[in-house]
Amino acid sequence: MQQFQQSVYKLIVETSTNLPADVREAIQAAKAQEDAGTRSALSLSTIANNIHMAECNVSPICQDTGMPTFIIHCPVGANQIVMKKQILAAVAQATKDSKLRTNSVDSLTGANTGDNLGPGTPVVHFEQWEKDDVEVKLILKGGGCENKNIQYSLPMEIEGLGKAGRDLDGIRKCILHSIYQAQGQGCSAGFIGVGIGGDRTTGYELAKHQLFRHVDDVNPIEELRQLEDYIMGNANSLGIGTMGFGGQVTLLGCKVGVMNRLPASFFVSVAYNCWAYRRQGVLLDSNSGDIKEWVYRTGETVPMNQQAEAAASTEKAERREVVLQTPISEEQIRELRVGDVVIINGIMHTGRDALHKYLMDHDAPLDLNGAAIYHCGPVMAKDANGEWHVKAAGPTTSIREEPYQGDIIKKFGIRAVIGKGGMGAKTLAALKEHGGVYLNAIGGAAQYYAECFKKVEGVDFMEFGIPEAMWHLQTEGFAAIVTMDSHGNSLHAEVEKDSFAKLAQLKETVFS
Ligand SMILES: O=C(O)C[C@H](O)C(=O)O
Ligand code: SF4
Repeated sequence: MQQFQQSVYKLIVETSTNLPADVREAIQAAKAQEDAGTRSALSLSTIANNIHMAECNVSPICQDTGMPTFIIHCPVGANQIVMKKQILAAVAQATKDSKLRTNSVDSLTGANTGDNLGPGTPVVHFEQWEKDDVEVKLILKGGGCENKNIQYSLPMEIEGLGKAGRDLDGIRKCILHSIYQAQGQGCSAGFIGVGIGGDRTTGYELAKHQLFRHVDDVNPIEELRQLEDYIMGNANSLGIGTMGFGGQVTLLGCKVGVMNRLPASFFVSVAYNCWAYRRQGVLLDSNSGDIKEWVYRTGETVPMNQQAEAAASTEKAERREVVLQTPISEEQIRELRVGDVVIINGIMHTGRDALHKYLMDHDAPLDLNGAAIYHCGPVMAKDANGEWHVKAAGPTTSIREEPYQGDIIKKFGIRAVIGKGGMGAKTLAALKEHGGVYLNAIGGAAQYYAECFKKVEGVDFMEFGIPEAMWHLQTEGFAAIVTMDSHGNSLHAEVEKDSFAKLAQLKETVFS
């Protein structure tokens, strides 16, 4: 198996940079369903464009390259110890080459290992099979959508849907609720894998395994086929839309699996995957380790570029665009309203979990009056001259900063907070009081945004690790949508309220 390590490396690069054909087709179908000119349609063109850029640049589709999870099937006698070592080496190499972000963090100290290796990372599962070849499958599922996974324990009362019993209709309610509770925070429109039964651990595992199914396959179990069809036919009525902007398409795929349970337990586990549904696999010759075939049709058979260009040109005319240069004044902010598209030029600072916690009781390393803070943990690369370059830089889920954001806006005079998924009431009140705005960027569009960062002016807090450091970035043409303004309006609050009302309409029993 001389080529095994190299083949795993190729698999990692392909998975991170080239979205497979079945996922692309689902995104194209969503694009066709959305009304032209809406925020969701605009976001889907940016997403399509980003998929195309990632393929061309051979760079991560999304900066969060997730928890690398490998499932290996090998013939009896294959040396799993050697294979595991080579998988770890391939992961470290792909990280060094900026195909994966440094994503392995010590849970007690916060230290980033820098090579994606550490206790529990990556995840590697082996299973023997009776074939001669070796199959290696990989999923790169990011943290934002992982945070939206949810597990239900039946029977229970589900908000909006009432009693959910230990039957198919109870399961139906769990699944609908799981989509509702994710809102746009897991970068909708998403794909869900559902595991019925098992214990808490195997239930989630089963759910995640469903994400390895092909988007267009048909469930061999008749009840589950009906359930999947029902969910696909009804989830979009929630109106959450791309990134939670409201729209026709909220769900791109639903796959349900079942296993036995204990008499006392009845779990329904849901693994929520963002649109950046990165999973691929290879079949390897077990003598040479060479790739014989890809498990999922590779991306280039479904080009994304024409779609993106055509859509962008029709939509441009229909939205109000405001160009802002940092530092931004209160007056400029007060003019903005939910729905406006803002283009930012000038310096932008990244900051996420570690920085927000730090700033609560420390000074900032530089003047943040009028500043734009970007919730982002980029993939960065240093060139031979020691200069940093942004390789992938989409937004991260902002709600995690809710406990801090309002105070920090006021303490430092920040005017624009950029992220995704929206923020809560405390931040909304601070935006109103101080004169600030929340801008929703398109989650996962890491290549699209990386191109807006023309120069890295500096970095603070490298001790937090690359994703958590505060990067100071010279920015040109960074586009995002105002979803929370300084007048107390929040698109997120509205969509959540509307989708809850729509969820409640699906209360009636369907499977009896
Ligand atoms: O960690 C990130 O960069 C993003 C994360 O996957 C998120 O969706 O919040
Ligand atoms: S930022 Fe969005 S697209 Fe990227 S991993 Fe997180 S949820 Fe997925």
